[in-house]
Amino acid sequence: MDPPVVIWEQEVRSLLHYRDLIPSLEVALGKFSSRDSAEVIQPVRSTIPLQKHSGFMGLMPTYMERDGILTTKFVCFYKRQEGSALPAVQASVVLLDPENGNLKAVMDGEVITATRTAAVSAISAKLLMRPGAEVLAILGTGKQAQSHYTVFTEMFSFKEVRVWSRMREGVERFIQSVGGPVKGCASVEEAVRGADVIVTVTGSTEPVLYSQWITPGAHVAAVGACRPDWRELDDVLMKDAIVYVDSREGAMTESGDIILSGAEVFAELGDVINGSKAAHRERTTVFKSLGMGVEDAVSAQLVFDQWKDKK
Ligand SMILES: NC(=O)C1=CN([C@@H]2O[C@H](COP(=O)(O)OP(=O)(O)OC[C@H]3O[C@@H](n4cnc5c(N)ncnc54)[C@H](O)[C@@H]3O)[C@@H](O)[C@H]2O)C=CC1
Ligand SMILES: O=C([O-])C1=[NH+]CCC1
Repeated sequence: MDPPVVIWEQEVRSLLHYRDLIPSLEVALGKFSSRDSAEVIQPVRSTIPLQKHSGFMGLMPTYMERDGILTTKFVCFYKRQEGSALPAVQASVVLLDPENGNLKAVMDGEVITATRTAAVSAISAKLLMRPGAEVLAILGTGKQAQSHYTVFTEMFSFKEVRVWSRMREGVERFIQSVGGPVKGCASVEEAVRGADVIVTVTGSTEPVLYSQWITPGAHVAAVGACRPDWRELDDVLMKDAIVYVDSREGAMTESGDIILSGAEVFAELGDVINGSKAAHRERTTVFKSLGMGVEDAVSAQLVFDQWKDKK
């Protein structure tokens, strides 16, 4: 058996491309929602608190029998003070051979996490935003904001992209770093008024996005607030919108926006992909993302396959 390889940040970045990842993720989301254990076995993330450090470690094992993919991601995520130089999310992915259980690769999981999360949000927008969407608003200016800017501007032709952060410097840094057109906004309201698609990628634990500012028919990809007592969206928005999730079980266990608002989950993205639930593009829609192991699994397999081809 070959010894395991280590594939780290820059190399993962050079091997993982949205053009390959998005179709693989669409197939994987559909397989997950079919609840066929020969396709995907993926329990809800098991999470332990790192109380002393205001953080959590999540363990995300996944087995895709038909695809021969066995992985686990270890992800640590923290409630950071705004402006902290420490990363909010750190992750590693291990890829194993399901036949023997031997380790094939250890990979940097930060690039995988940033890339696959943005790709899944883009899939939600592709399925749920109204036709002719022109304005994208991004709330937050960290790692996820960057990856979401990249994939949303690659996949769609927005006429205007707006960004907001509570910290002015965050907005300025973001504008400098993305190398494309983007308008900095001084308030959430300014960023989201009239926006067709809104991405929330903040470290907030309280609502930042309120229904009263949103144009009916907008699509919201809500990516932060991944704990049962954390929020990004207000109750009215959660109750009025048609709510889609990545995993129903995950949402009922981990999403404060769903649990605390009492909002009803209409469907998983995979149900829409499989054609078993409708895409209500004409209504205000929320995609509540929590992140799934199956997304990391297909990403890691793509990275490993590309790495082998280049060897
Ligand atoms: N759904 C998913 O699959 C994933 C979700 N996440 C979550 O996405 C969020 C963003 O992650 P990263 O971009 O990696 O973090 P980051 O630390 O790089 O960026 C966080 C952004 O939120 C802002 N922020 C922090 N506290 C805030 C507050 N109280 N109110 C408003 N803005 C605030 C910061 O200024 C920064 O712009 C986090 O909540 C993280 O846990 C991260 C990875 C995957
Ligand atoms: O899926 C994921 O990797 C995460 N979800 C919340 C924080 C990290």
